[in-house]
Formats: sequence, C-alpha cells, structure tokens
Amino acid sequence: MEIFRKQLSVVAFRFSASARRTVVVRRKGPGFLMKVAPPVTTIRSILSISSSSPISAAAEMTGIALESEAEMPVALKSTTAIAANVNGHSNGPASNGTHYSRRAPLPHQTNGHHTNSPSVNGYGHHSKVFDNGESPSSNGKWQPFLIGVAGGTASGKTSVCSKIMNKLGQNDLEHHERRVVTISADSFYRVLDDAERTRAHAGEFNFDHPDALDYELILNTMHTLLAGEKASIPVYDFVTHSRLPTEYINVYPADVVLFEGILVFYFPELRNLFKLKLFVDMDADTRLARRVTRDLKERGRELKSVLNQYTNFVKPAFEEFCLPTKKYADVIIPRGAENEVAINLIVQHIKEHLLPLASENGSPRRSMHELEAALPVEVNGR
Ligand SMILES: Nc1ncnc2c1ncn2[C@@H]1O[C@H](COP(=O)(O)OP(=O)(O)O)[C@@H](O)[C@H]1O
Ligand SMILES: O=c1ccn([C@@H]2O[C@H](COP(=O)(O)O)[C@@H](O)[C@H]2O)c(=O)[nH]1
Repeated sequence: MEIFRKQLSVVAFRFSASARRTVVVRRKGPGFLMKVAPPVTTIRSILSISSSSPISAAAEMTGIALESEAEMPVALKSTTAIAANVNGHSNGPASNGTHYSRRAPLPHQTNGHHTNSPSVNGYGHHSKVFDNGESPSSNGKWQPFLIGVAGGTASGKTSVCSKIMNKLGQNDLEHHERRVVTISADSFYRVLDDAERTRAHAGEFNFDHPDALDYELILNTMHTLLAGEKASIPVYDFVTHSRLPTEYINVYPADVVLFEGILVFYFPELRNLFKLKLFVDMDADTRLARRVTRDLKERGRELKSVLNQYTNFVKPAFEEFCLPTKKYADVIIPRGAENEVAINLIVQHIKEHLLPLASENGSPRRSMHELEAALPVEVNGR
C-alpha cells in the first residue's frame, strides 16, 4: 500500500524529467496489474496546459507517456441533478422537503474525536499538499480546495464534474462522508422581475450575460464553504426561469469543492478563490447540437426558441464573456468528458490533495482506502 501511495504521489503534475517510461498500475479487483509501457502520447496532446500554470513548466520538461483505456460513458445528468446529487441533499421538486442534518465529521477531521466543526484542528501543516506552493489558507487554518470549471454551454462541464466525482467514488459514499462536492453556477441565476420573466419566456432574456447571475450570493456561498460552514443554495428551474420558492440544496463542508459554470472565471474576486482552474473545451457545433437536444428534452424548450436564443444571446455572450476567460485556466480539457486521460490526471491531482490529509491526521485512513478502491484508472509512476 505504501508503494502504491508513493506511486500516486508522483503522478499527474509532478512528473520527473527523467520519466521516459511509464509504469501503468491498474486496479483490477483486489490486485494490481503492473506493466511497463513505452511513451505513447505526450501530455500536450492529452490536455492543454496554460503557459502561466505552475504545471506547465513541469509538463514542458517531460516526455511522460500515458496510456488510457476507453471506459463506458458515464450516466449523464442534468445540471440541477448534479448540483443536487453532489451533496446528496437536494430538496428538489421530487423531494419531500426534508433537509439533511449537519454533516458528520470527516475521518481526518476528528483524530478519533467527534466534532461538528471541520475547521477545528487547523491544517496549516498540510500546506505541502498544495502544488502551487500556497498554504490551505492565509491564516493557516484548514480550507476546502476550490476548483473552478468553466467552458461554453453544453461543453461538458457537468459531465466532467460527474466523472471526477465517480472516479473518486464520492457518489458511492454516504453523504456525510463525501469529501468532494460539485456546485453548479446554474443554481445562482438571479430572481427576475415580471417584465424580465416575460422576456425570458419569449426567449428574449440574456441568461449568458454576467448580470443574469446573483453574484453576491455566489461569493457569499464560496466564502461560507471556505469558512468550513454549511451553505444553502437555491434550486433553479430552467422551465420557469426561476428558483423553486421553498426548495434549496444544503452543501456541507468538504475538502474539495468543484464549482462549474460558463462564467465562473469572469469575476476576478471569484476567480481568485480557485486553487485550480479547468476549462472544458468543445467545438461550437457539438455544443449547439447537444444544447438543442438537452433543452428540448430537459428544459422544456421549442426548437425555434433554442436557436433564437443561441443566435441572439448565447453565442455572442460566449465570445464576449466566456471565451476570453479561457486564458485564466490552468488546465484546458479538450473533448470534455470524453477525455479520460485528462480527467484521470485531475482525479490524481485531487487525490494528492486528499490522501495526505487523511493519512497525516492519525485517521484510520479509511478515506484513503475508499478512494483507492474507487480508482479504476491507470496510475503512472516511475
Ligand atoms: N461525450 C458526450 N457525448 C454525448 N453527449 C454528451 C457528452 N458529454 C455531454 N453530453 C451531453 O451534452 C449535454 C451537455 O452536457 P453537460 O455536461 O451538461 O454540459 P454543460 O454542463 O457544460 O452544460 C448533456 O445533455 C449531456 O448529456
Ligand atoms: O433560465 C435559464 C437560465 C439559463 N439558461 C441557459 O443556461 C446556460 C448555462 O447552462 P449550461 O449548463 O452551462 O449550458 C446558459 O447558456 C443560458 O443560456 C437558460 O436557457 N434559461
């Protein structure tokens, strides 16, 4: 297990320049399959890495090779479903309105003692797990690791987050044990007045403009989670273009928070909260085709209005507000959720953040075992 842990620690973003051959370790049932493979692909063809990223220098130096094996497509969920599913506490339309009680302490947060506060035992000494050289927080206290996931409409942001959650085995865990959560910016569309709602129903409201979002609530929510507290966020209904009046989602403190949305890199203050920024890249034709299918099936739209909205608002706003934020990304993921290799690298990066926290706190390392058990992917080492 220790060997496996060491192998984990050298993958993803800590490639050595000397790594010219790749040991592929694949978990198959209870054992490991190990093999040595020659380089097959360079990291540049798998995912684009921003030149400003601390990752880029390491990647530039390496000829690291990666292998991947196609997986079955994951079940794809609607954005709202994902937002709800992430914390598992949706009180969405089909629920009975019962809210979950406060999240139980995570194994690594208790040191064997029960506490309701995820931030009680300051994790300043874990700063080494942050590859960007920053400590978990400015005051040395534990903070969640915030990851922003941007990209155009229907680029696959939700699907990428869903895959990350699945690969980390988070969807299989009891809700109170989950250490990674996903939140969608779709939950934060602001409340429209009557005139705006009328325009929205006619397909004449610009939901792709930054003003369509309740930015204040977004920031408050992020700061609440960073403080290790529970946040309650609205449930958005795309059919009525409004929040469900009596429903909300409880998001409980987690070690890693994925926040996905078309404009999550647009606002500087929000953008600066992210320790890792991902941009999901997909060509416009594919995105339009997927959006049409999704909006007709899941968002109660007519073809004509989807196309009008796309031409008048979605496309121009993408070019004006979303695409320019691609430059802020640390990692660009071409082909969205199809890009297993890129997603596996990100999963490894998250594991590198989570595993040391679990093992260095005197915890029974249950979470580490759970994460490893849930890892059906190749792991590259030396
Ligand atoms: N690789 C894929 N192949 C086919 N359909 C996909 C793929 N990825 C996403 N989709 C579909 O495209 C639509 C948009 O995907 P989603 O992940 O919700 O994107 P976003 O969150 O960026 O809007 C969804 O209906 C989803 O099922
Ligand atoms: O009431 C609404 C609110 C938003 N939209 C559209 O949603 C997308 C963003 O969601 P993705 O899941 O990233 O596609 C945005 O382009 C808005 O146009 C909407 O149609 N109606």
